[in-house]
Amino acid sequence: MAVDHAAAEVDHLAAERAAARFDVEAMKIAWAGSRHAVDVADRMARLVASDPVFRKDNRTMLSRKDLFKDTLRKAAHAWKRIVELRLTEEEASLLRQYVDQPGYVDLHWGMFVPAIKGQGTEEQQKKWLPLAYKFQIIGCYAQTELGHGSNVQGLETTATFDPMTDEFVIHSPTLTSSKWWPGGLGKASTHAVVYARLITEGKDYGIHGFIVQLRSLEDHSPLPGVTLGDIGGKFGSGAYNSMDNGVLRFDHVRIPRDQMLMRLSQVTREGKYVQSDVPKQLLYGTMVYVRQSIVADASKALSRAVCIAVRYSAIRKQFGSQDGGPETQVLNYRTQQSRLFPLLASAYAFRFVGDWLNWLYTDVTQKLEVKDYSTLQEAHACTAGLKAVTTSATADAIEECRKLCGGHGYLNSSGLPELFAVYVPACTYEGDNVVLLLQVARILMKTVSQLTSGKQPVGTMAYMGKVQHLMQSKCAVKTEAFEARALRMAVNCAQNIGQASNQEEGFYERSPDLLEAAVAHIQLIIVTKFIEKVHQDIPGHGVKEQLQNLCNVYALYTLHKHLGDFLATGSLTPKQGALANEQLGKLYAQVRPNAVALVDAFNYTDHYLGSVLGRYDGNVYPALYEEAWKDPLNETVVPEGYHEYLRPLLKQQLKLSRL
Ligand SMILES: Cc1cc2nc3c(=O)[nH]c(=O)nc-3n(C[C@H](O)[C@H](O)[C@H](O)COP(=O)(O)OP(=O)(O)OC[C@H]3O[C@@H](n4cnc5c(N)ncnc54)[C@H](O)[C@@H]3O)c2cc1C
Repeated sequence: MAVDHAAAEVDHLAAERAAARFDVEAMKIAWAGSRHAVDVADRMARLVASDPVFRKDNRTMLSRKDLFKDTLRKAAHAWKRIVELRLTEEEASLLRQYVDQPGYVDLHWGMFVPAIKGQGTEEQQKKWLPLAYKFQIIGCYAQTELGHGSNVQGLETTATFDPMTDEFVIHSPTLTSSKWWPGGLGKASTHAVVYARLITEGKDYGIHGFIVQLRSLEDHSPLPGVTLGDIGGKFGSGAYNSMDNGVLRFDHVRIPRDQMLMRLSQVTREGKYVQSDVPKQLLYGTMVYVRQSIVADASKALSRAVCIAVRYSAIRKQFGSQDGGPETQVLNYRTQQSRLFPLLASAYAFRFVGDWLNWLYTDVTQKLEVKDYSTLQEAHACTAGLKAVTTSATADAIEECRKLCGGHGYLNSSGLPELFAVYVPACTYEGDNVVLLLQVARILMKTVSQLTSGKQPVGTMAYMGKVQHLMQSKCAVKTEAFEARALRMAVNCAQNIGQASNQEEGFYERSPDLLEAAVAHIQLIIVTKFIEKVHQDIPGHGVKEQLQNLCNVYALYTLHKHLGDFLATGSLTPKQGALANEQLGKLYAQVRPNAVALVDAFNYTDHYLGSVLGRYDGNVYPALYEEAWKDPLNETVVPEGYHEYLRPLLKQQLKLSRL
């Protein structure tokens, strides 16, 4: 169906862009982190957008088989381009991001390679990493089983050492021990890091990682004793169905002893289990790395959804005219602003806390190298907590953006259903968010219990050292109120647990409150890092002011949403709560003229956004109209099935009917 493209040359959002009170180019730098980061991301995004192989507008209409084949094709083409253009690691990873289709490569680079780097000895790294880097093997990360995920210690797969042959025997003793979920396992991977119970000399030493070959490198068929396949279709159309999450069973599969990942512990030729002098906490380093990348992804997904919703809200008009004059842009409705602008502010907040986590990861890594483990536990707690809070907020926010786009938001062509379906499992993988927050709560309780012994908390927990002051003071509406709320919630929990007959029972009983205390602590971190960001020197006309506004929106909105906590802990008075809400309304009015420019600063191509509602030029209606005709249902005017099912119905004799 032809559509008049002349209109598409007009920028329907030009007036919005002209109204912005800041330098968008400078904001792009603030968002991306540097001029270099803007340039390289821009180059990679355009490279992907201009290549027909990376087309994705038909993805939700493909069958599962075709979608999977399309994913293989894109991954192979991306690799070809990476090699041909001699892209750097940074460029290659951005290119993969902009291809924007979940696939085995995500797990290969994101989990398999880091697991070997983190848990393999130098020799093992020398042997396996070059193979992985050149894609001579494809790896996945096989931890979760049908019967156990969160409780890693409950995994059932066994790796029993056989001293006669110097091998481990990998076995799945029960149905529930089948590996279940690993991405890339179902159809693509040749190898896996498999987590199994290590048994040697008749003793179970708990869960350890092993490199196991699964498929032939000649014809890709499963090796003897290996049963594997895909676990089936998942939520949504397109979306995560491009990924071959897999099932895997072992029937006494033998691997050489040196394929146990031996950095932290080894099994000797004689079968002795030996702990190395490398501390176990090193494992936390890998987790910090993986989770910081999940926080960075949260800001990407959230900013995409917000970009779509803001641009469309500026185009969409409803009501407001009694006499046939122009209707009101829905972006001007106060309710639309109060739902959308906090999400815009959250996108920026998560971006900056993600940058900080990236710094933290580097800091932790450097400290580990000189055997300084002092901040590791705290770093682990805040990455786990930030993963949980940012992914949950992002999943909710994408759905809110769908609603903010009204009916059209429900169309696949809006990009929002697929974005949502792809994104929501982030709340579950790499640690269920509730389980992670309870881990944070445990560390909070430990910190509270140590306060009286004079042990000073470090890093993001340092504020707890001000316990005397924070437990007593009346707070102004600023960071101190967030500190008082978080600390008082943690102290309340600790006191309640203290009254229980035993600590574990108390923790179990109080876990819903502990969850909220952990969230309060993490929200404090996000607010603090945003404030630290806006205190930096940020160049560009009006950029700092805009970020200051968004920071205030994030803080006051969080306060407003959790006012009950602030009041119940006496961290704020009801009057202060009401004033904060007043202030929030005024801030929204300041964000309004800048909203479109603030999402332009994300610098997303139309290809990456993948949304007719979020198009840069705002030419939404012709695009929606055109998109509808591409649906396979419209390939024929009269639908298939008419002759079998519609015509006989329509032509039935009235006498057969009792109506
Ligand atoms: C899309 C996707 C991709 C994945 N990719 C991989 C992969 O590549 N490799 C891999 O090994 N795994 C992978 N997984 C598995 C994933 O890591 C697990 O699903 C995840 O860790 C959650 O574990 P679970 O499924 O056992 O959930 P469960 O722990 O069974 O969760 C069920 C419910 O119980 C609650 N719960 C559990 N324990 C507690 C507790 N102690 N206290 C209070 N509540 C609790 C949870 O909050 C949740 O509400 C993937 C999963 C998904 C969805």
